[in-house]
Amino acid sequence: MASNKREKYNHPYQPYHIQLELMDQIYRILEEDKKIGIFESPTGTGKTLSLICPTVTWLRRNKARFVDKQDFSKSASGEDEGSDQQTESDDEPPWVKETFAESVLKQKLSALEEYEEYLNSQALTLDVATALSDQGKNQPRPKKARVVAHTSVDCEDSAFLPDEETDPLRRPPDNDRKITLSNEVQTMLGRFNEANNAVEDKNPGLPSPIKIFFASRTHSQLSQFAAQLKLPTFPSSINSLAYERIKFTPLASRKQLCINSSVANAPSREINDSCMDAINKKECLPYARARDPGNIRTFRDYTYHDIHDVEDLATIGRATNTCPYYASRELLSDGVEIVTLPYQHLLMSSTRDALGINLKDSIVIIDEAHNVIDTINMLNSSEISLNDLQNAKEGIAVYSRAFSRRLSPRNRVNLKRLSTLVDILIQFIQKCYKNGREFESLDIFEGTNADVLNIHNLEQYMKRTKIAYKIDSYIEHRKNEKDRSNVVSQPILFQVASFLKTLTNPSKEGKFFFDKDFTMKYMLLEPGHSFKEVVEESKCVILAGGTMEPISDFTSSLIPFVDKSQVISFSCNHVIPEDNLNTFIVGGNFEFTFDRREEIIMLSQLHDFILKLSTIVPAGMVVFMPSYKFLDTALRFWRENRAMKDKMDKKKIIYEEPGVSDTFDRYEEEVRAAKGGAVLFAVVGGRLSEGINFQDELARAVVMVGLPFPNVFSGELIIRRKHLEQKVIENGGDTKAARVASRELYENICMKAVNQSIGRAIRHAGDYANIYLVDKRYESSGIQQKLSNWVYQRLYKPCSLDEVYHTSESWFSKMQMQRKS
Ligand SMILES: Nc1ncnc2c1ncn2[C@@H]1O[C@H](COP(=O)(O)OP(=O)(O)OP(=O)(O)O)[C@@H](O)[C@H]1O
Ligand code: SF4
Repeated sequence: MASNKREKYNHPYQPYHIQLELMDQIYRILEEDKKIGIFESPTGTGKTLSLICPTVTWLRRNKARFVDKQDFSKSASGEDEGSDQQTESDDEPPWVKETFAESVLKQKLSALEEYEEYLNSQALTLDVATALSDQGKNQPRPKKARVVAHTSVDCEDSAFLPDEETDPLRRPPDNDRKITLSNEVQTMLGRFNEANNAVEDKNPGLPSPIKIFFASRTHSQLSQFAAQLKLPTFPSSINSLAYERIKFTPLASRKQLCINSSVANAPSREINDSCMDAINKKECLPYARARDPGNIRTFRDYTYHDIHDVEDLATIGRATNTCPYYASRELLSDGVEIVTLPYQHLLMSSTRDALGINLKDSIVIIDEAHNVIDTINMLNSSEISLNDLQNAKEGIAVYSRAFSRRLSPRNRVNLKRLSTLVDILIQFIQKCYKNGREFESLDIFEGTNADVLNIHNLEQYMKRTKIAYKIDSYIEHRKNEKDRSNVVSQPILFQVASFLKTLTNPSKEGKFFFDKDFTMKYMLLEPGHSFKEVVEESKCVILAGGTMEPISDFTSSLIPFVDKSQVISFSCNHVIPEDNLNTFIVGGNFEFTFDRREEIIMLSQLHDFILKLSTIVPAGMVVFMPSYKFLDTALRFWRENRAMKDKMDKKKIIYEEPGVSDTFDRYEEEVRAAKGGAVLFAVVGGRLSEGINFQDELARAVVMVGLPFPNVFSGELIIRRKHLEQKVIENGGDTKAARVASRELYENICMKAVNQSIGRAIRHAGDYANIYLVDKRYESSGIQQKLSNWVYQRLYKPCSLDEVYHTSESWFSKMQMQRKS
C-alpha cells in the first residue's frame, strides 16, 4: 500500500506516514479544485518534498490531460474559457476545427520531443557555463557605470546632484524591449548575436497551462527548494516522451543576480537605482543582451537543462553575458513550470506587475507561511519618527547649502518645499502626539499651507530625481570623510519618501496613528484585502509552515473572504516516535501575568524549578522568558536572593541580551564541551526564538515561562483591537462578541510566539526532548488547542510538581539507555 502511494506521488524516498497524509491532502486540494490549503508540518518531517511531490505529480498529470486532444483542440481553435469573441473559425464545421486541432497538436508534440532531445544532446551543463563565465572575465567590459558609493571618498560631488527631471514615461520601463545602444555596445552585441541568431528556436512553446509559484522568506529556503526538486523524477506528460525535464527558474533580486560589477557592488538599497542609471545611460551590455530573443533562448536552454538555483543562474548569466535578472523574467512566458520567488515578489501587486508575474490559474505555495500576515502588513506600512524628521530637515539644509550654486532654480524650489513639508510633519507630531491616537492624513495639513506645496507633485519629484538617494548618499559621504569608521547611518530621506508615498495614497484598509517614541505610523489593518488578488487569480494557494497554529489567525485575518468549504487545513503529527516527547504543564502557583510576574515568591519558585530541572535534564536546556525586562529582573533577583552564580547545578548559565550576536555560539560550545551542559535563557520574539535549530543535545528540554501576551499599551495593538471590535459590531455582533474577538487576537499573537519558540527543539526523526509550559493558564483548554498539534497530542496528564520531576527523571534515563544500546 505504502509503495503504491510512493509511486503515486513520485517521492524519492519511502515517505513517512505523515508525509503520505500531507501529500494526500495537498493532492486533494488540486484535484477537488479547492481554493486554500493550510498545512502545518513540523521541522524534520521532510516538508519540502511533501510539497513538491504531489504538486508536480498533479501538474504533469494535468498537463497530460491538457495535451489530450479534447482540451487542446479548444485552445488550438481559440475556444479558450471565458473567450466571448466571435472568430472566423466559429463558422467552420466541427470536423474542420477538429482536423486543424489534431494537426496543430501533432506538430507541437513532435516539436516538444525535438526540444527535449535538443536539450539532451547539448552540453549546456553548469560546468560548461562556469568555464564560459571564467573565460568571460577576459572579455572587454562595457564602460563603467557611474555609481554613487557610500564608502568611496573620492566621489565626484556632481554625482550627488539630483537627476534631471525627465518624463517618467520616457524612462525605460523594466519590460521595454527596445533600447538604442551606444556604438561601443552595438559592436560588441553584434559579435555576440551572430552566433545565437543562427540557431533556430528549438522550444515549440507548448503552453504549460498551470505553473507552480513557490514563495519563501529567505534565500536559503528557496535554495533548499531547488536542491530538493532535483531528487524526484516525474513521469513525462507526453506518452511518447521517455523523459521530460522540469522547466524551473528562480526569480530573485538584482542584489543576487546583477552581473554588472559596477552596479552589483553598490549598497543594497542603491542597486535598483544604479541599475536603472546604467540602463538609461546604455552602459549595461548584459541588459542589452537580455532584450535580444536569440540570447534569451540560449539563456533559457541553459536554465532548463537542469534545476538551477539563484547562484547557478548568475553563472549562466555570466556565461552568456546576459542579465539573469531580466532574462529569468522572460522565462515566465516561455514554458516554465515551476518558479521560486521571495515573498515580496509575490505579495505586492505592483511588484508582480512590474516583473510580469501572472498568477492566473497557478498553484501558489507559500512556505514558512506563519510569517505571511506580518510580511503583508510590513510591506504595506510605513513610519517615521520625530527624530528621523529632525535629521531629515538637517540633511536637506546641509545638502542645499553645499550645492546652492549648482542646483537649478526648480530643484531649489522643490527642496525648499520638501523642507517645509518636513517642518509641517514635525510640528504635527509635537502638537498632537499621544501614543495610540488615530488621525487622518488631512489632519496633518489642517491650518497649514500644504495645498501650495502639492504633495503629490513633491512625491513625484522625489521619485524622478532620486533626491532622497542623493541627499542620503551625500550625508553619508560627508560623515565618512569626517569619521573614517564608516558607520552606516539610517537612510532617513528614503524613509521620508516612503512615508510621503503612503500619505498621498493611503489604502482604505489602513490607519494612521501615533506609536511609541514620537512615531507616526501607517498600518494596514486588513491584510486579507491585499492578499485577495493572489487568491482570486490563482487556482489555489497552499500555506505551509512548521508552526501554523493557531490556524484561526489565517482564516480570520488573511482569507476571511474565502468560503469555509473551500479551505482544507491539516496539522501533521511529528515524525518522531510517540514517546520521544512529553509536554508538561507546570501550573501550581505559577501565573506570570504582567502584574504578578515580579512577585518574590513566584520568582523564588521559578528559580527552584529551573534549578531542580537542570539536575535532571542532560546536556542543553533552553528557557524562554516572555521579555528581556523580565529576564533581567529574574536573573538579578536570583543572584541577589538565591545565591545564583554562573551555573545552575553543573550547567553553565548563558543568557540572551539585545544586540549581542554570539549567544547561540557560546551556548553550543558549552553544550558540546560535554562538561554538564548549559542552560540558555532566551527571550520569546528575540533572535533565538525563530529559525534556529536546537536539535539533539542542544535542547533536551524547552521551558516556556508564562504566556507572552503582547503589550496592551502598544499603539499598534490599540489600533488593531479597535478596528477589530468595530468590525464585529458593524457585522451585527454585540460588545461581548467584540471583546471575544479582541481576546482571540491577543491569544493568537501569544500562542503563535509560544509555538515558534517551543518548535526550536525536536528537529529530526530520531530527536527527543521534553517541553515544560510553566504557567497555570496553560491548563485552559482554549489555550491548549492553540498549541501545535504534535505538541498538544503529547500533553502529559495533569500532575503535581513532584510527579513532573519523577516522570522526567525516569524518562531521560530510559531515553539515554536506548541511545546507548
Ligand atoms: N521520507 C523521507 N525519508 C528520508 N529522508 C527524507 C524523507 N523525506 C524528506 N527527506 C529528507 O529530509 C531532509 C529534510 O527535509 P526538509 O528540509 O524538507 O524538511 P523539514 O525539516 O520538514 O523542512 P523545514 O526545515 O523547512 O522545516 C531533506 O534532505 C529531505 O530530502
Ligand atoms: S540590467 Fe542586469 S546586469 Fe545590468 S545593472 Fe541591471 S541587474 Fe545588473
